[in-house]
Order: sequence, then C-alpha cells, then structure tokens
Amino acid sequence: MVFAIDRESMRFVYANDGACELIGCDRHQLMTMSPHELLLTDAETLASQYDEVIEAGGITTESRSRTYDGRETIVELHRQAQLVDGRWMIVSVVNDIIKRKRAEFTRDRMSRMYASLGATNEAILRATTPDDLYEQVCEAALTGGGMLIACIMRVTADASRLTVTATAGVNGAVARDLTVPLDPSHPEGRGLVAQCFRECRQQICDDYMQDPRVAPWRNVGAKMGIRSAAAVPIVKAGETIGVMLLAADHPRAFDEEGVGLLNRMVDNVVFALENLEHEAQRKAGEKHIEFLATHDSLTHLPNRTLFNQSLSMAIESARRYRRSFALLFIDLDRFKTINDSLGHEAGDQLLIQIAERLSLAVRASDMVARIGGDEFVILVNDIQQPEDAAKLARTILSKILEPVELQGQEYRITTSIGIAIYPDDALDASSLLKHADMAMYRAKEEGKNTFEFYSAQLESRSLKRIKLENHLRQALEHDEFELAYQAKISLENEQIIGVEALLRWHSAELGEVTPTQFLPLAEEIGLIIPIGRWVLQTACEQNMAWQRQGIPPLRMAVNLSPMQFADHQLVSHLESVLERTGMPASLLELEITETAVMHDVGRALELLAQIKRLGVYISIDDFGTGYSSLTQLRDLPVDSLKIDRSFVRDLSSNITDQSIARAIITMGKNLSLNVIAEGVETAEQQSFLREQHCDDMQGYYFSRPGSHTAFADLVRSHRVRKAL
Ligand SMILES: Nc1nc2c(ncn2[C@@H]2O[C@H](COP(=O)(O)O[C@H]3[C@@H](O)[C@H](n4cnc5c(=O)[nH]c(N)nc54)O[C@@H]3COP(=O)(O)O)[C@@H](O)[C@H]2O)c(=O)[nH]1
Repeated sequence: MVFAIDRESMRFVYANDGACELIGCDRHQLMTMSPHELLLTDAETLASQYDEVIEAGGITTESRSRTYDGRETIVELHRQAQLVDGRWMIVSVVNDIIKRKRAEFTRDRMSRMYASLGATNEAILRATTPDDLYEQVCEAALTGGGMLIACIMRVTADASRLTVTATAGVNGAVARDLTVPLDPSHPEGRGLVAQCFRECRQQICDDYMQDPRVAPWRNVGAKMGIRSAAAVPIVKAGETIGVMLLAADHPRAFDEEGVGLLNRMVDNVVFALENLEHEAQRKAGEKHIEFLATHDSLTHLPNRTLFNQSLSMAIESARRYRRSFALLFIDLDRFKTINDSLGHEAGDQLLIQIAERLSLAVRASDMVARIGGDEFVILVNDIQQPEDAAKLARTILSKILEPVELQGQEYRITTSIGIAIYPDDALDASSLLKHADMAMYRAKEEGKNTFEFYSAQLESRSLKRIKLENHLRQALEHDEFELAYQAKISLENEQIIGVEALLRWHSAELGEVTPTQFLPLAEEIGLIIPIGRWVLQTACEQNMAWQRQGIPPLRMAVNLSPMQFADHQLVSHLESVLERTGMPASLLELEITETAVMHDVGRALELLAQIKRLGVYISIDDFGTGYSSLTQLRDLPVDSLKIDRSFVRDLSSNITDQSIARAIITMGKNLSLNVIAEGVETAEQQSFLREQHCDDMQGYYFSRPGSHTAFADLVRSHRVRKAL
C-alpha cells in the first residue's frame, strides 16, 4: 500500500490500489481527503512529522488511522522523502498492523492474566479464612489481570440476593455496597451477575454501553468507567454460592482464553474454600477433642484435669503477686439417695441444674469445675478476706436450696461446702484440695446444708474418719456385726409387745463403735444397703429361732435408713427375706424415720403402700422431728408413731416437751395410730405417758438392749402379748 503526499500542499498525489483498499474507498474519494484526517491528527502535527522525515531521509513509525467509514485501525508507516521537480514528496509505504497489534495486546493481557492466576494461587496459600481468601483473590485478579474492578459476591442465606463479599479496584468502595437481587422480575435481577448466578453459567459483556442485559446497571457501571465485564459462577459441591465479576475499562476485554483463565481462577478459589473448610473442620475437631479432654461431658464444666491446671496457675499467680484465693469444695447432701431412688437420669438432671446454679453464682474470674460424681469445686480468685469466701458459700447454699424439678416433682436439695484458703491453709495444690475436702466433711458432720473453713484440728478428725471407713468396709466380711434386742412394752399392762433389733459393731481394730458413729458414714458411702440387708436377715432368722426355742411369736422391729428406704429393690428384698426365713410378714415391723418419709412424700406413699400390701407393720420413727402435717400423716399407710427420745427425756420438767408429747399422742389417736414413746428411763416419764394414754413404751427403765440370749431370758421371765 503506497501513498505519496505533497509536503507543500499536504495533499495526496498518489495512492495505489492496496492503499485504496486499506482506506475503503476509491482513488477519487481518497484524493479529496487530507492525510491528517486519516491519521487522526491535525495538519500542523503531521507537517512537522513530514519535516522530520525530510531531514532524516526516512522514518518508520506506527500510527492510529481510520478508514473512510470511520473504523479505527493501526498502521505501520515507512516514510521516505523524495525531491521531485523541486518539491518534497513524502512516500509512505503503509501496512495495516491492527491484527498484529491485537495479537500483541491479547498476548500481553494473557500474560497478565496468567500472572494474575499465579497471584491468586499465592493468595490461596496465604489465606486463612474465606473472607481473607476473597479479598486476596480480588486484589490479585485486579493487579495481575489489569482489571478495573474485581469483585466476589455471595448469595445471602435466604437466597434472595447477592452481596459483595470482597472487592478490589479504584471503585471498590462503590462496588462494596452493591446488592444484586436474584428475582428476574426485578429489573436489576436481569443483569449479568444475577443471570450468571441463576443459570450457573458465565456471562460476558463485550460492550457495557450497548449490551441490553446491563441496562439497569449502566449508570452505575458508567460511573465506575466499566466498558466490558465477565461474570463467572462460583460453584462449590454442586451448589452455586456466588459470582466472581471482573470489569475492564475497555470493550472486548474478555476473549475466550481470558474467560477460560477466569474460570480457572474461580476453580482455584473453590478448591481453596474447600481446603479452608477442611482445615476449619480439623481445627474444630481438635478443639472439640481438647474440650472433651478438659471438660465434664454432662455439665460441660471444666473437669479435674483442667481444674488442676488452673489451680496450679492460680497458686503461681497468687504467690507472685502475694494474693489470696479460696477453694470451695462442694458436695451434694444425700445425692446417692436421689440417684438410687429416682434413677440416674434424674441424678444427671440434678447435676446439670446444680452446675448451672453454681456457674451463675460466681464471678467471671472464678472457676467452677466438676471433679467427681456430685463433687464440685470453685476457685475463687483474689479474695481480700476469708469472709468473701464465706459470703459466696452462703449464696451457694441458698441457691442450691431453691426447689429443683425432677421428673415433674419439686425437690429441695442441700449441699455441704468446705473452704480452704491459699496461702493460709496450704501452699500446694493437692494439700489445698485435701483441706477443702476435709472441711466439707466437717460441714457434713455438722448436720449438712452448711459450710466450714479448714482448720488444723480438722485434719486429725479426718484421718480418724478415713480409718473408720476402711474398717467399716471390712466389718461385714469379718463378721464384726451383731444385733442387740430391746423390748417394747405395753403401757397399759407392761406386757412385752415386741422387740427392736439394734445394730452393734465390735471392730477388731477399733473396739466398740456406736451406731451413731458408723451409721451416718455407712449411709454416706452406700454401705448401709448391704449392712441393712444383713440386719433384716439376721433379725428375722433370730425371731424364728426364738420361736423354735418356745418363745411366743413377737413382732420384730428393724430400722430402715433413708438410703434403704430409697432402694428400688427394697420390696423385693423384703419378700425374699421373709420367704427365706419363713417369718410371717405380720411379725416384721419396719421403723422408718419421719425425715426419710417426708423427703419425698409422693414416693413414700407408693412404697409404704407396697410394703403394707405385704402385711408388714410400719412405724414412723423419731416422730416430731420431721415436721409432718396432719394431712400428710393421714394419707400415709402406717401403723404406729414413735415419739422421739428428745421429747421424752425432759418430760417430767419441760412443759414444752409435755405439750409436744401430748399433741403427738392425740394426733396419733385421732388417726387411729398406735403411739409408742422411746427413751423412757424413769417412772415419772412412764406415768406421764400412761396418763396421756400413750400405748407403748421402750427404754432403759424397762430394759436395755441386750444379746439374743439375754432377751430370750427376759421374755421367759415376763408376760408377753403374742403377736400372732
Ligand atoms: N438404719 C439402722 N439404724 C439403726 C440400726 N440400729 C440402730 N440404729 C439407729 O442408730 C441410732 C442409735 O442406735 P442405738 O445406739 O442402738 O440406740 C438405740 C437404743 O439403744 C437407744 N435407747 C433405747 N432406750 C433408751 C433409753 O432409755 N435411753 C437412751 N438414751 N437411749 C435409749 O435408742 C436407740 C433406738 O432408737 P430408735 O431406733 O429410734 O428406737 C438410732 O437412731 C437407731 O435407730 C440399724 O440396724 N439400722
């Protein structure tokens, strides 16, 4: 393609066919045009370029150019100056290099896109969270791909919209606030991005100003300078979760290869997302395992392991900063009874409720942990004085005492708390815990539902208790138990109307241990169940043995502890003992304390009815100490009330005791119950009771508890009212 231009007139003087073809017109039309019009410049600029050519002799340049109909192209110009008849002619050999230029441009862009893909891969390696990943990928796509805007949108939870999760670019801030509705009935929901999401297919817009799909977004896009855009769906595990949008400042920025790269970029993002999720799951799994190792699975409180660690740290910190802290050792009273009587599920529910109450009672800086069945500890950091710990203990006692609902019924639970203070009571973790534990036992001994501070005297007491427990555990096996028998007498005619079996322990190591010393411990550690069964079996066997010796049939009373009363197998055990020993059920009397019955009246009613159906006689022992109401008493299927010893002791002098005893007798009579007074030691007590029409009595005044032979002798020498 050759043109010749007269420098002086700045007009074409020659154009070959190729030149005409390049410009897209015939020679005549070409000759009417000015060269600067075709080269998209002005006449002066072109003239000075020609002057340079004249000076240099020849110059090769590239220039923008246009065709006759206005299409733009790029040409390479080899210009030479020739003097023809004294006039400078500029001869231009022109090549249309637009295709080459486009290829170069595409190559450049592709290499930038590959660079961008590389950069996203790096971003993927660096990212630690999905949000972090999105931000880094947008940044990499923008800088590497030479884009105007890169943006990642995620679908909202209700799947109604796409919102911008990450964006990069000059107009990133504007893009960040964009929301794309997915409903196509909404004009903005018919745009490129929404369509891409809905159809789960990439969407390319070569000319943002012309494409009808982007009409609702055109103003926004124009403000940002967008001329072309590509949207690619982000699909994870078969589900479209969002869209990646790239926008360029020139038209047709996304050819097939470029879009292919964009897709790969998105694939990498999805791969990274899945990796991050696996990593997050692994970390969550690790965390969960760590939680399980350091927390109690029932209450979710820290367990002994974590507590021990925290206790060591508390000691270390208190030592360094010369501070005090308290350790509260909390043990529920009679938890075993609840667990045995209501079942483990109720026991678990109770522990969960207790854990919640304890957690609510402490400050955020304190730690509540469960270190055993019904054992909880609280680390009370930074106390000014022991009273601070006492205050918390009081709060806990009252919180625990609030009614607990188990299996649809309300119960009142109490707890015993032991307190040890660092550094006063111990300097190391295990001693501190041991001392708080000892103080807790002291609180139990003090009648439960209370708290005690550790003191050095407690230590020797606690050692004694451990010794007692060890020997008690072997007492049954070593045959160290025995029963003593005490007569029950009619106040009307002083006939022996029955006998009570009382447990005695002759320990080979400890000597005589009284029931009041070992029975509470046996109850606490659950040994009362096998011991109680032994008592029942032995008492029934003895009664039958006496009969074989010619002693008239007598009613044999056996004491039932609260835990025995809560034992689910009580009734079946009674049946089997009666069957084994052959003793008629009517000869068996069970003495159950008023407090054990009143602890759970509903269950007591049911259980007593079952026992009654066997034909067993039932007495409420220690009556007057358990606050039963007349109504409750009326409903209980019992036969007898036993006035507690404490009201009998001072009967002759104490007017209050007299009125109580009188009231119990009247109450019993009104309910047609037999009334017996225990602990009768004097003639005055006996007279008073007789005057009040009390039915029977039991006490040293008539006979002390004695061996089976002593009791047999007593019966032989005395009048007896046969029970059968
Ligand atoms: N669950 C079980 N409890 C039992 C069993 N054996 C006894 N016990 C209970 O232990 C408590 C103390 O019993 P013990 O030391 O045997 O005292 C009994 C009598 O010895 C005593 N008693 C009898 N008469 C008098 C008296 O005139 N004065 C006086 N100071 N004490 C006297 O009273 C106890 C009998 O009490 P009770 O059972 O309430 O009738 C005691 O609570 C026993 O119940 C057992 O096998 N299982």
